[in-house]
Amino acid sequence: MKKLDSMLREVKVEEAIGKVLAHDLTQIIPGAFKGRLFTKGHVITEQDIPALLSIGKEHIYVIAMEEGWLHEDEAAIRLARAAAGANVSLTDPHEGKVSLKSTIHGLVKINKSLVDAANSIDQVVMSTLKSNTVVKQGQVLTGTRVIPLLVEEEKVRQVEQLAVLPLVEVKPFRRLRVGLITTGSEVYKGRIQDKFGPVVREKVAALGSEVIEQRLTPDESDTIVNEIRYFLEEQKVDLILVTGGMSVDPDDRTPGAIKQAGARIISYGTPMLPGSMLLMGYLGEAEVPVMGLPGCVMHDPYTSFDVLLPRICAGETIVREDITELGYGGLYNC
Ligand SMILES: Nc1nc2c(c(=O)[nH]1)N[C@H]1C(S)=C(S)[C@@H](COP(=O)(O)OP(=O)(O)OC[C@H]3O[C@@H](n4cnc5c(N)ncnc54)[C@H](O)[C@@H]3O)O[C@H]1N2
Ligand code: MOO
Repeated sequence: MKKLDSMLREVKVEEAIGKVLAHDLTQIIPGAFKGRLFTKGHVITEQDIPALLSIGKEHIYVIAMEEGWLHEDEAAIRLARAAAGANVSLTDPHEGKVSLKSTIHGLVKINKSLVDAANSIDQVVMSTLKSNTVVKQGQVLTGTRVIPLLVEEEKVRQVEQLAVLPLVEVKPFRRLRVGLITTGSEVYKGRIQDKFGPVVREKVAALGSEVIEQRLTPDESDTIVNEIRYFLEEQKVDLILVTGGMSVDPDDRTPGAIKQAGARIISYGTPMLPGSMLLMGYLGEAEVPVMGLPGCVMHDPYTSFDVLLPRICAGETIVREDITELGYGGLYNC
């Protein structure tokens, strides 16, 4: 406040255009209205002059912006511009805050170390979603602001300089053709009705991809391997999903069959609950992603499958570290 006080100037309202109002101004119309006509920080325009005169203000206090200082709105705009990458739009400032919004349905990527570096600068605020969140078109991804009404331009410049890469961007989803193999002799022989197919189809469709075909197999390794080869070699799908048979019973053949089909296994098992029995791998020269989906995917709304599928649909390759990181904060339901 000390700095702000030293920048106060009294000016005639006609000379206040483009200047920053130093305090709230109240309007009282007896019996009809009492409230703020203008708030502190408002930048006075020509249109404001009659209103100011009508409440009896011929002189007002404005902030004489010194060289090297920025109004909060301008600071917020510059922070937002520095942060924004592909498929991100900016709102106008509102009460000192600018929002970054997604222009598409996609996967948001936040550069955490650069966002941390920005927020380590005193009075800078960059509040983001978590990386790899699925976002809708128009969804707010990040809010930027500074804490005081006026801020040293140098702080904003530091953020602009550190933003060598986008801090916030959105990756579009690709349209993948997905092959679905449902294992389980009880399903294959018609003893129970398949509940996996509809759930997986819906999750895939929600990300703009399509299950092109579902094939049922009994709990037999060779049959599962043949179905994997069918999707890989004949259908040339972009992703293969194999459901059921993922745990430790003698009849659980799925992980063994995926290995037998020649997959490069990234991980069998994830440290997320639910979804701990998921398998992630890649098949063939084309490195087609293959996933073994455990029973919980059928009934739990959010499992390791729901974390990894959007990333695969956005064209990312899953590595072992991505699996390791699922454990921290990955306890949802067990
Ligand atoms: N001893 C252990 N048991 C289990 C473990 C473990 O680590 N050690 N993990 C548990 C976890 S976690 C999960 S998840 C499940 C994994 O189950 P599976 O993927 O092996 O599923 P299945 O055994 O094949 O089936 C379980 C259950 O769901 C029914 N099912 C399977 N597919 C379908 C389908 N397409 N439609 C309808 N219903 C289906 C199946 O008949 C079984 O009743 O394992 C835990 N156990
Ligand atoms: O794969 Mo189970 O994975 O945690 O319910």
